[in-house]
Amino acid sequence: MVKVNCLNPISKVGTSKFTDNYEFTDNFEEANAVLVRSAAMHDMELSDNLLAVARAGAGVNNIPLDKCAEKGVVVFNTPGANANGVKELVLCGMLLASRDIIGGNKWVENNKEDENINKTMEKAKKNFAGNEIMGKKLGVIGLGAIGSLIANAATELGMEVYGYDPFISVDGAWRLSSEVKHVNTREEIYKECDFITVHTPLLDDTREMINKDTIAMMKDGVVILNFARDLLVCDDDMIAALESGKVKRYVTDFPNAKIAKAKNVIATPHLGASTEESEDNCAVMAVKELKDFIENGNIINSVNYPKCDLGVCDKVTRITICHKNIPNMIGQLSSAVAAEGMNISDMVDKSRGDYAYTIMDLDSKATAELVEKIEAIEGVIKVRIVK
Ligand SMILES: NC(=O)c1ccc[n+]([C@@H]2O[C@H](COP(=O)([O-])OP(=O)(O)OC[C@H]3O[C@@H](n4cnc5c(N)ncnc54)[C@H](O)[C@@H]3O)[C@@H](O)[C@H]2O)c1
Ligand SMILES: O=C(O)[C@H](O)COP(=O)(O)O
Repeated sequence: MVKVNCLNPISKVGTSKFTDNYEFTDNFEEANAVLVRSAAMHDMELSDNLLAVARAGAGVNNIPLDKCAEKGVVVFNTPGANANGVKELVLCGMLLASRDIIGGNKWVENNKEDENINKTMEKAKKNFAGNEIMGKKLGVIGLGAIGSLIANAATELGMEVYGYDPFISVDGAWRLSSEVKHVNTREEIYKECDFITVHTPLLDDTREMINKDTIAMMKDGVVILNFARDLLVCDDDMIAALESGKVKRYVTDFPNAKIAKAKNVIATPHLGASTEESEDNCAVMAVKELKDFIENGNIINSVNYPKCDLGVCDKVTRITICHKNIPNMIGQLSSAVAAEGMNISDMVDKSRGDYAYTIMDLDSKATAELVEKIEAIEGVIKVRIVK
């Protein structure tokens, strides 16, 4: 029985796809597979039972990817599965920043007992007038699953869109509307745009990319949207820019104690992916990835191990090996198999950074001796008999 632990509530549309060979446990230590959303895993002890973690979502900064890789724990995420949910909220954020919809709505709430509200509102409404987004310039930093959807949608709304992503994937580039102006530096976005939205992962080189120096390059009255991660923006610098009016509005899905009370902030409580559709999509994709890994040893959409897929095993045995990406590993693995008098009928080995992964299909049943031999090879991290 494969034991699955959910560290966050995960949509039943996904979890119901587990078959009778799987059972849920509340005990992280005994789990073979973990499903997680934003729960912080950095301080958690990883037991030897753990084979895989699937993040039902995009951002993996809550998961210790290297620590997992060192223990042979494969971490997955669900690229694009919640992108539309975030796109819609970002479009909403742009509109909320352009027109005082929130102020107007509060006014109605405060005056709801006024019998003549239908008349008094006609005088009050001048206080909530705003601007339209059509014709304005939007800069999108990070043109992945979310950024590209926003860029395309904004062109449809009549905005002039600038996109920046030095690492854009081929698929990402194909997805992008030809209306989007591709720029080669973030500075062009900072200088030109009325709205700037960030959609990169939180990495060393993106941490606090919005700070006093970059804000200084921007237009007066710029609107900044952050639906990616709080630490992409320097809080103190943002608060100063909001105070001075340099930044007209900061729309964020990641408020903290400082930002929540700052002037001209429009904040939501990390709601980007909190739609029924996104939660279902992420859960279904995460469970599919876990099942394919547990049942076939295949790795698809991992963020710490390479993509490695040998389909469904139709041979007698399948063994998988998580190992260090070092010379002569394949030679040693095949020698170990040969020494046991066995034949490899199919094999794939892929590497990613310091780590690599091998799937081997054999014509005869794997023995405990073979597993021991492979485990003894220097650089081998985890050996698993899948079939
Ligand atoms: N608010 C929410 O609920 C919510 C939901 C989903 C994702 N997110 C956040 O949004 C981020 C993006 O999600 P996604 O699904 O679009 O991911 P993605 O991996 O599809 O896209 C990220 C893009 O950022 C680009 N990038 C990386 N470093 C960059 C840099 N220095 N400058 C410019 N571009 C850079 C990558 O090339 C990639 O195209 C996630 O990492 C996550 O932190 C938030
Ligand atoms: O990175 C993500 O996918 C989002 O931040 C969503 O996080 P959540 O699943 O905790 O809502």
